[in-house]
Amino acid sequence: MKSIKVGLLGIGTVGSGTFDVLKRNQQEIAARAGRAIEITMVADLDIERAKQLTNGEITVVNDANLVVDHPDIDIVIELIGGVGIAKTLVLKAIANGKHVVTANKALIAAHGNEIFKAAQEKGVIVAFEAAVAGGIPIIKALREGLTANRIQWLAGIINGTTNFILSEMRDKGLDFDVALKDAQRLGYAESDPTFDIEGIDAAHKLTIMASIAFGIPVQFDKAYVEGITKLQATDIRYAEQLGYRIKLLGITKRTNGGIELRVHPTLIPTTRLIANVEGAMNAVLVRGDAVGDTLYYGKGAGAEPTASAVIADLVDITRLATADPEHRVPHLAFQPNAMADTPILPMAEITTSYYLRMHVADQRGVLADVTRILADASISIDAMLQKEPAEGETRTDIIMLTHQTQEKNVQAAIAKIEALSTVVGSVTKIRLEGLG
Ligand SMILES: NC(=O)C1=CN([C@@H]2O[C@H](COP(=O)(O)OP(=O)(O)OC[C@H]3O[C@@H](n4cnc5c(N)ncnc54)[C@H](O)[C@@H]3O)[C@@H](O)[C@H]2O)C=CC1
Ligand SMILES: N[C@@H](CC=O)C(=O)O
Ligand code: NA
Repeated sequence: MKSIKVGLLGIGTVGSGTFDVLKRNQQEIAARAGRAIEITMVADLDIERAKQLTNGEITVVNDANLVVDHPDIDIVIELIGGVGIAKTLVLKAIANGKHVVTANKALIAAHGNEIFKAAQEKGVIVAFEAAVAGGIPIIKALREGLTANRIQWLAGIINGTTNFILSEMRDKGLDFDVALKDAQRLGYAESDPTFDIEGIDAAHKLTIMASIAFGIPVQFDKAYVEGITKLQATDIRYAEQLGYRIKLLGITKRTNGGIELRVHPTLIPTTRLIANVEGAMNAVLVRGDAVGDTLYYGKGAGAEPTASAVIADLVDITRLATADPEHRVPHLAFQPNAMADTPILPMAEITTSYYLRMHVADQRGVLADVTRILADASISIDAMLQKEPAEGETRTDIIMLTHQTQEKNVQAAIAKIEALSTVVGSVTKIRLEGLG
């Protein structure tokens, strides 16, 4: 049978991993796919490096259009990144009738609706397993394996760079900047690492998972995004003393009023498996009404783990390409005419628990004032830690963990607490999820 011919756009970290794994496991992959899959063209701006990486065995060009327009190419793999040229090339490949595989979560989260519509009209597949949690087959699990379920919520550590930074800071006492440089050197970080540390990359991935889980269009602009740059070592230590670990978590939840879609540092009980996911590892916990809780764990970044997902998509397309387009697995799990318009909740409307730290004057009545404000806002306290003032100090830290409440209640209470003359500076608020 004729082999499937693939054009690769961008042979950087993931592109070179894809080229190597496809070559190394060529026979086994062909045996699974039913026919050989070969990369026959590569486009990269760094043409010399691309030639070196491909050992002079295939056609290398610097203009990606030459690949996208080539009549022999069946599948285009987009591994350039970003939403500029990558979007143009993906739409052009679709218009040319080619299937597309991409690891580009920024592109899918921002322009997925337009891309899937174009693909549907043209009868081609756009596959993006590598875009969420790298090598973990979470898209396949959500879209196919859990298809019987009404998904209730999912929560994930879905950015390897930030999880690596938090682990290195906690375990080795490394500074933030040093840990970030290491993550960049190891190929985990985005080309602009602010996407990682400000939570944007995690929000891209969460947005995609929420669409598949709940059958809603991709809506990155409605996601609440908070990264790890403002996180303080003091809070990481206090959280540990209280039996929690702080992780950058992406959470999406179905509620009566709408869907929560949020990324932020989160306290998780250390007794939960997901709290112990360290380094660049990713994990996604999914609760379905029939299956209960399922947990997916693995490498979420790096050359070969991500290549594993890219190639799985190549095999899927090879197997499915001949099927009637109407009977393929839909891009976002739900049939395009069965998508829901469930609203995304504004952040003030979400419900969770909170860690609150305040720096206060060590004098009688402060605690009573704070607890009264919380009680007036219907916020009940679950646990509290009051530190002895350091030698010669007249101020101390109070840490409180609340029961579940609405974000707007906490915002209002914090404003009142900060207005107390006995409270110094601002109150630190970190959300807490029991995940039980
Ligand atoms: N690095 C990782 O662990 C993961 C990356 N991803 C995604 O995979 C994609 C690629 O990421 P990396 O491989 O890390 O990036 P990279 O920066 O290592 O590679 C990108 C490659 O594209 C080439 N390129 C840039 N503009 C081009 C153009 N106009 N035409 C042709 N080639 C061009 C560059 O020269 C470079 O070789 C991104 O969308 C990223 O978000 C997804 C999961 C994991
Ligand atoms: N920068 C990303 C790469 C994979 O998606 C990460 O750190 O997780
Ligand atoms: Na994946």
